[in-house]
Parts: sequence; C-alpha cells; structure tokens
Amino acid sequence: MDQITIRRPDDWHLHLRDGAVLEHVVPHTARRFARAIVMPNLVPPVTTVSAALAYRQRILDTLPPGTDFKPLMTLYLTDNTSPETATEAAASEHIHGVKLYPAGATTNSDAGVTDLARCEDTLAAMAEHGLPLLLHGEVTHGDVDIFDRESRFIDQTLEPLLQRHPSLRVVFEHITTAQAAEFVASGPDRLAATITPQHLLYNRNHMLVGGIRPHYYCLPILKRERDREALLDAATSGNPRFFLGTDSAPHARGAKESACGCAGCFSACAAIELYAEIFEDAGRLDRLEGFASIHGADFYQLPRNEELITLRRQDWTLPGEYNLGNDTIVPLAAGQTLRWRLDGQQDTP
Ligand SMILES: NC(=O)N[C@@H](CC(=O)O)C(=O)O
Ligand SMILES: [Zn+2]
Ligand SMILES: [Zn+2]
Repeated sequence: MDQITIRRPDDWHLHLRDGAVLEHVVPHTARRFARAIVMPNLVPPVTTVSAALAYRQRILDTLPPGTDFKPLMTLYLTDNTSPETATEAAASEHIHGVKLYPAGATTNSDAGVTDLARCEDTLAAMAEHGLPLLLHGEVTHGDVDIFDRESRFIDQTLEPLLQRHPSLRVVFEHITTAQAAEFVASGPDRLAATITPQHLLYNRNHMLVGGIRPHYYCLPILKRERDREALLDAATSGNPRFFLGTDSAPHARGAKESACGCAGCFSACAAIELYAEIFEDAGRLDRLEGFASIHGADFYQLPRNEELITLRRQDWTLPGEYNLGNDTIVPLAAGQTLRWRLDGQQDTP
C-alpha cells in the first residue's frame, strides 16, 4: 500500500502552551488534526469559563487565515472549582471537559487537586450535565514508587470514583500500563483512554540504557516492554474506548536537557505519521482511522470529521529541532526517518 486516506484525525490530549510558544506549536497540529482537546495547565491554570474562552481566542488568533482547526477547551479542576463553574462549562459549546491533575503529579500541577473528596459536588454536577472528567491518573504520595503511580491510582482513586459517580464520563489520559489498558477494556462504556505515540513506541530502556535521554522523559513515565505491548494491543484492538491523544507537550530544549529536566515529549510535528507507522508495524493499518478519527469523536459525542487526509509512503527525516522563537524544541523521534508523509506537508523547522 502506497497511500492511506482516512477521515481527518483529532488529537484528544494536547498542550499548546501560551504566549510566544503558542504560535510556534499550533501550526503543526492544525496541519494534521481537525480538532484537539487543549490542556489547561498554563501558568496560571485555566480555571474559569472566561479564561478558557480567552485562551481559545488566543489560539484562534495564531491560526493562519483559512485554517479551520477547532480548539476544544478544558478547565483545570482545583479544590475550589464550584459546581456552578462546572455547570457553566457544560453549557458552553467550546468547553468539553474538566481536567484533574492530582497536585504535584506533573508539569504545572501545583494548583491541582489535593483531595478529590473536596470536589464531590462539582463531580456530581459534571455527571449531571454530561461533562467528561479527564484524568492525569497518578497518585503522588512520596512513598509510592514512580513506576507504580498509575496502577495505584486505579485502585485508590479511579475505581472508587467510578462507583461514587455512576454516570460520570471519564477519560483516563495517556495510559502507560498493562493494568490501565485492562481496566479500561473491562470497564463501563463511559470510561475511555487516550494513548500517546511515545508509550506505543518506547519502554523505559529507551530512556535509561546507555545514557539518560531526557527527550523520552514524560509523565506518566515510560514503563516496561510488556506494558508497551499491552498498550499497542489496546490501541490496535478496534475497541472504541481507546483513541488518539498525543500529549504533545512542548518544552524548550534547555529545560529538557537540564539537571532537573521537564517532563513532556513534543510530537505534534509528526503525530499522525508516527501513529501510522506504529499501526503498520502492528499489521493493523486498517484500524488507524478508528483510533485516530472516529472513536474519540464518538466518545465526546461530537460529529465525525468529514474531511479526509492522505498519507503517502515516502521517506522523510524529522528535523533534530524546531524553532521556538528564542529557543528550540527537540521533537520525539528527532532526526529519524519516517515512512509516511502527509500530503501537502511543508517542513518549517
Ligand atoms: N506529559 C508530560 O510529561 N507533561 C505534560 C503534562 C501532562 O500531561 O502530564 C506537560 O504539560 O508538559
Ligand atoms: Zn498528564
Ligand atoms: Zn498532557
């Protein structure tokens, strides 16, 4: 097969940042995806409907004329997010979820939730109005090993949460373990998961053997090979509750190549191409469209995109870095040759 044509995909987990970085990263996503769920972990975090709408406008303002990329906004859940705010968010056509960051779990999560018990009424309002809860699913207690934080979250937080709120719709973001894949597959229809390219491509050896490679460092951290295999099985299974979410998370090169480097992999510049390669290597190219362009829209109860994209089999090499204004950014798979190329793609490193 020399080309694949699929419905235009959507990215159900994306960081676009703000200010000077925004204009450098948005075009990569807008070229590939019709819509993206935009994460609210800015500084300060996006905690109100008006802040989300203002951020949405800043994103739209950076788009080249004629681009019809749609940012789907989210709110950042805090201990103090009120049920009224959740109700107001649910009523906005531009807000599609509320994001739970356990305080201290990841990049810009300091304002996150310290105890989910404080959010019960807000979660009930979200359930009532059908507004999904999006999870960074890791516990943060200092005594829990970083490699166990996701599986511990399932037992301690997620399972009880689903029981307490029997109609709450939940997206378990960027799952990284066999346990998470199994939990979602055996869970109710109102539970879904996104899977990143890095967790489908790499295990922790890629990050730690033969030298420490900070550009593989993201949270939740890369796990074992058997976890990667389970995620690959889930992504390519055709199960509609697994869908594409890149978690593309830009950090300047200097902030990653540091004694205390930031967590996050930037993949927006080659995201659908990487997933195509992953699905082809798994012998499941026929299931790429479901994962990338259908399952997420159905879960979020949004129309499927009608427009198509075409990927052609043509080698191209990902730049070692992209311009970020005053700094540069090193993408996932930097310098590697990819075999699927998006029709009409222009390289603008
Ligand atoms: N995934 C990451 O490692 N980093 C994300 C935050 C997140 O999604 O947890 C970021 O904002 O940089
Ligand atoms: Zn996260
Ligand atoms: Zn993320």
